Amino acid sequence: MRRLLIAGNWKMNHGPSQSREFGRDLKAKGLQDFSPEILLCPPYVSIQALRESLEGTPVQIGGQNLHQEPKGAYTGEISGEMLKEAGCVYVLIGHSERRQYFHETDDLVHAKILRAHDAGLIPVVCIGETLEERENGITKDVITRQLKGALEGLSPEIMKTLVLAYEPVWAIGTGKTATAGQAQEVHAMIRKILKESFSTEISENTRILYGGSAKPNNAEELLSEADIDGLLIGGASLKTEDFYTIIGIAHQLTNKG
Ligand SMILES: O=C[C@H](O)COP(=O)(O)O
Repeated sequence: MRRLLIAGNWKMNHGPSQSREFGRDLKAKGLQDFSPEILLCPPYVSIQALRESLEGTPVQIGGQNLHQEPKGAYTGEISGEMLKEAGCVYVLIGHSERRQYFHETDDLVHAKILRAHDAGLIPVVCIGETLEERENGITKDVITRQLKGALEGLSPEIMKTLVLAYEPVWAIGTGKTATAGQAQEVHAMIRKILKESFSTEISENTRILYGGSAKPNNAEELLSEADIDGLLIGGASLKTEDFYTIIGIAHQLTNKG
């Protein structure tokens, strides 16, 4: 049974005071009885404020990135161990903005997954094609390459906890959501690749989130698809009301698998 995961990626938004305010507002709405797993990934400097303001709630905190080494002379970088110590449970890896602006490759994504695991964090590995790639009909090739590059050789132990997020680059922050059907098609393809590369068990148990202009008005349709096990939400996770509404929708739909 795959438990739905509703995750917010705040990207470079919400400093400590705004994060604290968000946390207080969300806590005040009451989250205890919700069935989906809830995750928020704030900027590093806001982790503590958000974590403290959500104390006593089931909301988990994640990092947006980590360095592939455990420590050392890497100015401006953050290690998995530091995220863990700060209270993070998850970490995003290979988000398309990291791939696009910071030239992260599939090999680097693979190294970061290993590092996250060693640091005791659960990786949320992001993959997805660009508009050009989709229009050229190579979505399947791109997804296959990204999956193999990131996951090949990973132990079943890592694969058992790892989460995938399919985020078509053309749908991120553009207001253009992939239709539920388009998303489902790629999610089913990812599950097939997991089965061929690992096992039926891993394919059936791995959670695959959808990300890209997910909002309160399309969450139900997306989450109703058989292979969509949650959402990785950017813009709509910045507003307490929108994020809370989406968690409520996921709660109504419960688990998959
Ligand atoms: O990580 C989140 C995604 O990039 C989606 O962002 P968005 O919901 O603003 O399109």
